[in-house]
Amino acid sequence: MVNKDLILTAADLTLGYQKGRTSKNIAENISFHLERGKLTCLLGPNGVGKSTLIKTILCQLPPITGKIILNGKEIKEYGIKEISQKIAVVLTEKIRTGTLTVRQLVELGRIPHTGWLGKLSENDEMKVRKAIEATNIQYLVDTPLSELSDGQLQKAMISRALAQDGEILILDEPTAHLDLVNRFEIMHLLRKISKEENKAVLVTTHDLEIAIETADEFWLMQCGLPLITGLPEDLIIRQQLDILLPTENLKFNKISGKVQALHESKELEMEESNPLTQWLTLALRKRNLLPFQKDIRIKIKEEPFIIEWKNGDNFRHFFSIESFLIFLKTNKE
Ligand SMILES: Nc1ncnc2c1ncn2[C@@H]1O[C@H](COP(=O)(O)OP(=O)(O)OP(=O)(O)O)[C@@H](O)[C@H]1O
Repeated sequence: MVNKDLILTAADLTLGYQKGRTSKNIAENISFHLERGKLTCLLGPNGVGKSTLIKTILCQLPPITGKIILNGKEIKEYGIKEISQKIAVVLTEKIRTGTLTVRQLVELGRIPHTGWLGKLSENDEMKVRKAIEATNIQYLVDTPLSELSDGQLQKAMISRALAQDGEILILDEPTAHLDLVNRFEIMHLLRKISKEENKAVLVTTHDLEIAIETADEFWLMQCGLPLITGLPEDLIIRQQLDILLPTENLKFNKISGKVQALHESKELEMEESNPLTQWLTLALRKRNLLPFQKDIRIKIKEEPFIIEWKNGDNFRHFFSIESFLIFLKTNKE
């Protein structure tokens, strides 16, 4: 069956940098499918080659071996203008040019269609307006870029890329330097754009937890390994996120959804299971207070929050984890 949403594919690419006759290979066995309507997150440790892969997709760097196919045609057969009409990019460098306003920045997104001196047609104006609405930055249109916060600037950059109206939107670390709320907002915005505008959105990120929350597809890169692709939830269950953790001391805990040090894997034995146990376990692990002696029993109640500690006939109740820690510490000494 033909997948109509498939837009960009590659099989067995070798990525790297060529200087004269010598080539420096950065990554091998890179195969992928990028689809419309999906948010795809590219994850991997620093220096593994994520930006190199993006540059290769954008034709700024030829692959050492292999081909990238865009809409059924090898990407190097497209002209630069055609590529910029099809692929919009938001890179990590910040633009804070002079007195350029947000609206003027978004209008720059139309250059691949109008040329540098081109006047905006009604259709161009409509695309600019739609891009501003999609990113919810109407209130910022007349603000100079120099007066924006990092989160607002990132939304303006995404708006410019949307105005470009390519079928593919690529963003290199769009959440770097942003606070937690803005990181969530930007990733949810990108997810919404992929669905509502039916675009293929490819994002490089180090924000594993937010990527798990928002992505339809993961591409995992690790030195010397082929690119691993798939549904984030399947990769979690198969324990494949561990390839992002180059040291053997770290493991992805597929139950809590968090990265954990192996020596910290001791669990708290409870009389009854309770989801809040994970926070008590974390507090105890951090202070090396696990495991307990065999005859000690622990129970947690949620509303009101109570920890019950039982040693034989001896009972104690605590109303916060902190008071429980103080008790354990004093009893230890
Ligand atoms: N122009 C270049 N010439 C030669 N080697 C380069 C060049 N640019 C990057 N590299 C090397 O390619 C490797 C991959 O770099 P790249 O920037 O693609 O990694 P990355 O995964 O994007 O890292 P990060 O998460 O830190 O952004 C690094 O070893 C880097 O030194």
